[in-house]
Amino acid sequence: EKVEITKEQQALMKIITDAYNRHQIPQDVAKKLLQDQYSAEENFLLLTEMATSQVQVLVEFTKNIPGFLSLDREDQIALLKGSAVEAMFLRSAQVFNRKTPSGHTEVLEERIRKSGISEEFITPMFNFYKSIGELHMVQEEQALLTTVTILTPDRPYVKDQQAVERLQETILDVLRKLCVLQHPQEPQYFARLLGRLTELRTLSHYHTEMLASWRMNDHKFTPLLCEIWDVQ
Ligand SMILES: CC(C)c1onc(-c2c(Cl)cccc2Cl)c1COc1ccc2cc(-c3cccc(C(=O)O)c3)sc2c1
Repeated sequence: EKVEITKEQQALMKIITDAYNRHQIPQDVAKKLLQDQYSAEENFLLLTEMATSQVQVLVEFTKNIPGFLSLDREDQIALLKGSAVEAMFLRSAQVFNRKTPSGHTEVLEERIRKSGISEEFITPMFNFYKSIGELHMVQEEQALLTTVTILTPDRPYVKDQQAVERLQETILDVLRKLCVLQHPQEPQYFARLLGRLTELRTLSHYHTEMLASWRMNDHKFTPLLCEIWDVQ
């Protein structure tokens, strides 16, 4: 049957995509990736700064998701804490696959590979980046997929899962229609997109171990990262 995005779905998609594009890491912060020290220490410090800035950007973006601020306040926090790592994997994946002339892609890869992360996590991480690149998502799909990730009802400590589920289903419906309209020759594209969410959960578990091994080597995080990742 003919798939069509309604007027209100169009408006919802515009609000979310505009917010996603508006809230980016400040250029002067992102540019630090290009400076020329490449020690494991320096790379870790730079990535910590990037992640901290990214969390701030993520919090601002989330406030623009229609309905999010109407959720229970503690549930809002639980959703942010539960999705931060996954949202940042999606964000850094988009940076990798942007292939911007600014050269962030190469230096970001270099710094991640040499920041004290063990090989067992590096391989699945870069496989994920590659699989995201192969999807060739349009920016609306990137924005909606990040929103679906944030609005995951079964995060730890979420009390009113029903309320989150209702919001997530609204976004999933728009994303499903968008995928059909953007990729008519690939009917299973939406399913492939959702498959990435499963991969994100696995990466999130790996990330917990990455944090533990960094801490074992006495690496320090910022207060914001400690709060959102429940460390220190
Ligand atoms: C604490 C730190 C060592 C850390 O621990 N785990 C991870 C992580 C790693 Cl490795 C990989 C995936 C996810 C996480 Cl969470 C990190 C670094 O996380 C980040 C998070 C977001 C971004 C956005 C960037 C970026 C660059 C240029 C441009 C832009 C842009 O948005 O324009 C964004 S870099 C960057 C680094």
